[in-house]
Amino acid sequence: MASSSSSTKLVVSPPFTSSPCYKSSTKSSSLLSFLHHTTSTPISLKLSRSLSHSRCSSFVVSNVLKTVTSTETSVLNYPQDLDSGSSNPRPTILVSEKLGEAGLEVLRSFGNVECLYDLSPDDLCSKISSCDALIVRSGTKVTRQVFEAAKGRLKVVGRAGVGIDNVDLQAATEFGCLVVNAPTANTVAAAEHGIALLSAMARNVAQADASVKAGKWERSKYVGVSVVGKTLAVMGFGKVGSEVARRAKGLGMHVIAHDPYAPADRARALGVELVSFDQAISTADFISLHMPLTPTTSKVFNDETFAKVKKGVRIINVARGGVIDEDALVRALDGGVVAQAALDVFTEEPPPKESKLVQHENVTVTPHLGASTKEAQEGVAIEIAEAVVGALKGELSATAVNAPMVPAEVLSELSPYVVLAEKLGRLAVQLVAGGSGIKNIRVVYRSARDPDDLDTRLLRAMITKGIIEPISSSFVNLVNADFTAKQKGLRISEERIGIDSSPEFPVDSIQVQISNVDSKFASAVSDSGDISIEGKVKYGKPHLTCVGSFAVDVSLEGNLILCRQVDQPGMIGRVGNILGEHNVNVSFMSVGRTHRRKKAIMAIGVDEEPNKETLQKIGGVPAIEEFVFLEL
Ligand SMILES: NC(=O)C1=CN([C@@H]2O[C@H](COP(=O)(O)OP(=O)(O)OC[C@H]3O[C@@H](n4cnc5c(N)ncnc54)[C@H](O)[C@@H]3O)[C@@H](O)[C@H]2O)C=CC1
Ligand SMILES: O=C(O)C(=O)COP(=O)(O)O
Repeated sequence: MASSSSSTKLVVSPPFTSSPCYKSSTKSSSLLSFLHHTTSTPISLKLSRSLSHSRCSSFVVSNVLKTVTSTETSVLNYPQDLDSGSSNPRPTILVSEKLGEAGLEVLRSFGNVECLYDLSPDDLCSKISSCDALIVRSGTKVTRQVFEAAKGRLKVVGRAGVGIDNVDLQAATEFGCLVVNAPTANTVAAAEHGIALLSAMARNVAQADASVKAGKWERSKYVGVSVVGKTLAVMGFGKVGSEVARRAKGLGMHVIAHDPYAPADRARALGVELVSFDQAISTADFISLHMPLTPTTSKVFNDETFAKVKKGVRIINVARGGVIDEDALVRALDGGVVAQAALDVFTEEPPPKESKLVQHENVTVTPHLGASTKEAQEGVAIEIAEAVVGALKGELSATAVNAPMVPAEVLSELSPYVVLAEKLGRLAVQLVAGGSGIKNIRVVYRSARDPDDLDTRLLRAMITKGIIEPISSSFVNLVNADFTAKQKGLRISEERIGIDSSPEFPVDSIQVQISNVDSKFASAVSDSGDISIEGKVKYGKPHLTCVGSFAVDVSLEGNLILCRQVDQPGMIGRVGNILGEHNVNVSFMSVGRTHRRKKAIMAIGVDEEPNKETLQKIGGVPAIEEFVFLEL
């Protein structure tokens, strides 16, 4: 073993994922099917740049392709999988809100598309169990009930737009359902609408229009305010916010922004100063809202905040109605604290007819039109259709919302280790003797890479999958691995041991240890008292390299027999003969021992599953002290 130079505890990262997989009728599938089926390599990958800087400007995995060379063990089984009955099934895609024709064409070329607009929540729940994908805009609430009603069939929810506050992401993750959105195609439309509302509000365009149409000519009533030289506070300096800022600069406004997560250099590049929340709201003449609706931003504009704004401020909201306490806004408008508001979005959509806010004379409203330009809708439709089709094929989308942001190049080199990780998980759990619950799992990665250069989330998920699936009915994929582990009370801690060797390969070895359990193969228990197995990737293939304290080297293909015996001549021949007599083909064999003529371990890879009689005969060999048969 290489010498160890440092040890770093890895911080357990947030949940991550893969999309569920649409099983294609060909043997070409994706990483995700690869993750759902125990298969062998090779895998090829292509990259896609994440378009959303709010997703850390990271490269994310897209179009992860693979050639399945064997599908020995199918470990993915959605309760109602697509290919039941048909040799060439087409997935059913439900579109519950108006989607551009170009996007529908993309969907129709791949699946059966049903456009059912204005479904009631009950109707959606009834319909969803026959659908593999659902495409929504902001008008459909994809609640926990919808995921429950889907009975495991729903594999992907596509949000044809940005805001995913209408999708219960936690429930989606728990049910292993991928959520994708279309984060970029409507950015300009939303920014343009924000600027349109700002200008219209400042010059009373809507009110004056209504007045003229009512036969009046009230020139002095509708004197507006100029925007040039005024301070605009952009709250949320993301895609839309920065486009609004850019346009406002063009109008001669002084632009400041508040965004706790936005990089200062991006703001600086646009000539925008990032300031604190209080500084933004207390100095601005105009406040434009562009943050997502989250528990933190919910009603962030309330009585308390309105008490801090500059008197006579004007507010534009093209983000989400829920970021404003609407009753507080009415009070602020009535009190003259807020001079005017221009709102495209509301807490409840459509808002109640008698809404004081909507009816307020100083309020300009539009019915959630931010994304509604021909160009944006066409773009969004194509963006979401491609993402959903990709997800149904099993690809990880560049716009996955509850998927891992594992850089594609990282994934590419990790792929053989991903196979190894799942196999080690499967092996380790099969070594546990019944009776004691599994609680603590420790994963040790030996690597020459810098800690920052080793993303282990994918490996952790696959170990989790390998551990959980053989012992439960849970279906584990990359979307729900961390959640499922937590739910089952598994504590998975990770440790990285730095080694002095070439950092060419991401990982030298992966060790899986299960603590405080008895083993059905005592030799798998290391000196520390944990079940411990270690594996490496050799020539692109997963190998088992250590069992307990015994070094072995066996390719992890087919199944495995582990025997502990007294180290003496003739053992390999004897066991090999028994297997041969029963037509069990040995693919690999390796012997590891602690000391000469003392105890040794034989690790035997077998293509077929030996029957009871064969195993009994092996157990009957006098020098064999214990043995176990493990399914990979
Ligand atoms: N009215 C409409 O039709 C449309 C509305 N939208 C909405 O506009 C909003 C922004 O969309 P994008 O710019 O595409 O999203 P984005 O994700 O690119 O930007 C959101 C920004 O808000 C920031 N943020 C998060 N929490 C914050 C907080 N507490 N205070 C200040 N900033 C915070 C984030 O760091 C991020 O930079 C979303 O709510 C989206 O749903 C987007 C498109 C159309
Ligand atoms: O993309 C967003 O966040 C939007 O608010 C657009 O919503 P819509 O697709 O027009 O219902």
